[in-house]
Amino acid sequence: MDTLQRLGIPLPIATGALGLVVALIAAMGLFGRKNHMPVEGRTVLITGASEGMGRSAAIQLAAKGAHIILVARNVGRLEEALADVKAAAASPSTQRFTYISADVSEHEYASRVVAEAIAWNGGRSPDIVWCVAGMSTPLLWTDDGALAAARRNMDVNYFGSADMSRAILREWLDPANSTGPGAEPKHIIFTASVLALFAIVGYGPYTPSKWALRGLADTLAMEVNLYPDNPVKVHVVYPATIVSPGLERENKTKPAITLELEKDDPPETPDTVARRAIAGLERGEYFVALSFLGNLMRCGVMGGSPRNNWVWDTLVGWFVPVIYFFVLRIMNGQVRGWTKTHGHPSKSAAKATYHQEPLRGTVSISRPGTSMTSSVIRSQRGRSNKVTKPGPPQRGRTPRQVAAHLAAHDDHAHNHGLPDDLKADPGSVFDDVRMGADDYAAAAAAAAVMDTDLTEDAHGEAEAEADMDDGSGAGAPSGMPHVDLTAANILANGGAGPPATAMSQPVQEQLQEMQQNLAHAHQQHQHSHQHQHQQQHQHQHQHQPPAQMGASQQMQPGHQPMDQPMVKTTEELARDSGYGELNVESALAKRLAREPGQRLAQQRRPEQVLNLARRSNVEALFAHIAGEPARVPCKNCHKGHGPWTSCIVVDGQMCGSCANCWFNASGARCSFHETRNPQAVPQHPAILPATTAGLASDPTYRFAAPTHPLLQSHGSAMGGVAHSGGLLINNPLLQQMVNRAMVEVRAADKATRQLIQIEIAAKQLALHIVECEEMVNGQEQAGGPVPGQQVMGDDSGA
Ligand SMILES: NC(=O)C1=CN([C@@H]2O[C@H](COP(=O)(O)OP(=O)(O)OC[C@H]3O[C@@H](n4cnc5c(N)ncnc54)[C@H](OP(=O)(O)O)[C@@H]3O)[C@@H](O)[C@H]2O)C=CC1
Ligand SMILES: CCCCCCCCCCCCCCCC(=O)[C@@H](N)CO
Repeated sequence: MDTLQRLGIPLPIATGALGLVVALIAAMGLFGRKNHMPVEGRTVLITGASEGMGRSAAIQLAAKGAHIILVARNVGRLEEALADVKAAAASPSTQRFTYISADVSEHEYASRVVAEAIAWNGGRSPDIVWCVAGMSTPLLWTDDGALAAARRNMDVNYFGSADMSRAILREWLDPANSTGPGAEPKHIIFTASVLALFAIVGYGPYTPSKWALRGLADTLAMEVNLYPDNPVKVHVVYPATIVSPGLERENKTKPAITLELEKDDPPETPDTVARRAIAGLERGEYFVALSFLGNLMRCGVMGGSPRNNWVWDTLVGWFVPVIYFFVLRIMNGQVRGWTKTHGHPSKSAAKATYHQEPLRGTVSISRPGTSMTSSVIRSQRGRSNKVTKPGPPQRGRTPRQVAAHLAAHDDHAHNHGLPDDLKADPGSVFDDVRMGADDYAAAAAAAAVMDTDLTEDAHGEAEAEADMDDGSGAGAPSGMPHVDLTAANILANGGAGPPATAMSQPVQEQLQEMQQNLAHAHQQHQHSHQHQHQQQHQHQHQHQPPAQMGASQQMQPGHQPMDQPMVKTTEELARDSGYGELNVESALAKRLAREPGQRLAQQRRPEQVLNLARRSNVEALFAHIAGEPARVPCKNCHKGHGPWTSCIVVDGQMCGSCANCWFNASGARCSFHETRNPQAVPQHPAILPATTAGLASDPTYRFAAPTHPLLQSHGSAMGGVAHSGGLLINNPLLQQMVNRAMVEVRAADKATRQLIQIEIAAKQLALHIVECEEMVNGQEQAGGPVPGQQVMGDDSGA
């Protein structure tokens, strides 16, 4: 009192101020923490519960004592998730769990699902329904396919949840199911995204579907007040970036600028996101944001929506525009800057990517790594970053070519689980993007059969039946042997070939054995090859994937690289690698195109058609051909991800990522970002082409590199011992590669399509080695320069 009087503050004002503070604290929920969503003994139905956040939520709610009904399409993954959920149960003897397979994008799927859930639950409807199932197809709005993608996103994200909410509300709000106003309320929970609070470029097809959920939720939050005897609470959860299988999928179509803008948004694991969401629901929040930033965004858009806390949300809401003033300036600056440095955004890149989405779901999938319990790990294991897809009709292989290829490999369809309905009617897979053309559908279906990436990614926009009962058996990509042809690459254009006499004994033996194996394999598959050759002759002038190159072109005399002029630019080598008709648009691509190429691009899955309509993918291809092998492969390459067989970097380019990770994903997930140190392999000068071994760090030299490495004579860096023998084959890296190839060739199942891949790839390796040997021998006899050795001193790089 004394103090107040001395300060001259009248008592009523002081009391008022104190009251306000108490009210504020109370309003902030610091007193009396009640659990507004108890789940113990209650039944929770979760859509999208087999993976990502939905799965984590199911596990956590099971641990809190809930009975759980999981909903998703793929039965195999539902069963895995169910096992994980069961394992997490607080009281395994009393809690019950089940799953229902359903596609939430199917018209009025929800009434069936709710009916099945009620039947399973002894005639009682679930008490809590959480709509998590969702997808995202980020594209620029003017990209091809963006509108179809938008419809698909709307069907899954909005209508999938809208339908479910309606089906369950018709149960809950039925007068026959009145519980009285005092009863524990039911909960309908929608899952939106922070993008429904703050939109950024590149999510045009997705963001509106999540904003739509807000509109519906606001409507329902008012509408449920019509039914006081049937208390229902509505909620919307707003996650930011979740490191989930879904994120990995969406990153395949994500524009580079989008990746750039969201890279500072800290990604969270599905477990963390689910935990925070559940905590918010237990606090009784209507809009549940999961982070500080998310809460700022939430408070920035409240409009006429119910507040979690009127005082707090309003105060924060006043402040948020100040942040946005700066955030928008910065972001728009970034966007403008992007075009300045990268040029006009490619408009065509997306077409291929989106139209393939529904297709992916129609091939059976296999899931390696099923023992992993973390969905994050699972996603990394089970779904690669590989971004190879059947091309659109106009680019790469035409539909007819692919269909022809399928005909040539008819047996593969049987071996690789193309669903019967798809075999019978391939066109059906395109129903939901309204792709009429039979040949394209058939072709794309054919490509899907050949494409193990698609197989493993099949989960995408699936027709549930197609995915079902697939287990995790045949075609498991991580188990699929493939020969790393890095050595062949190097030998093809950048290194020296050893005479057989100089080979170390084990390698020699291995090579012999390999040749025998290959000869054997070749006999076995001669028939199909002949067939294939016929097909290919018809399309020889078109873009061919490298596999066919290996099988046909390279085996024809006169087409061998060695017969061609020795100095090849990156662009020429790209063509030699089987990539025709490239749009060289970006500055980086233009520059790399002119540089001397160092290797052929060898695809891990030779039959796949890469989307080279996307400009950054052309950059990746060129970088792969022109760059240097990383000292240690990035994690993705190490795991066998990415389109090409080796981890290649170009100093100071592609934001430090490797070429594989730059492809389609613009390097977002390249582990080189962790080390910021994607170094090439100067410790292996023998296998590095002369032009780059010494001068990699000096771009001017690289541009000026005068001759093909194979033609250059040896330099001081080789210590003058530039003897052809042992130069390469004693190199441990090369030995390791050959060893690995041998192991993989041995392990291959000869009856499968995978053998053909291996056969082709390994033959290329053998071809390159033999060709280099022959050339080295020939040149030595003629007193010519020895390949793989350097003209210029290379003190600078090694
Ligand atoms: N990942 C992210 O960065 C963000 C995601 N979100 C949203 O959060 C939610 C969860 O995302 P995330 O953890 O990434 O999930 P995932 O994409 O990893 O998993 C999606 C789940 O939904 C199921 N699903 C997908 N499509 C359908 C369909 N048509 N019918 C039935 N089930 C389907 C999937 O199973 P199956 O394929 O077998 O059907 C799977 O169980 C989604 O709504 C997403 O939009 C929000 C913000 C960020
Ligand atoms: C006051 C506000 C400050 C604003 C800062 C903005 C920072 C940008 C965050 C962008 C995050 C994008 C997450 C996308 C999540 C998602 O839904 C997709 N992955 C689709 O699945």
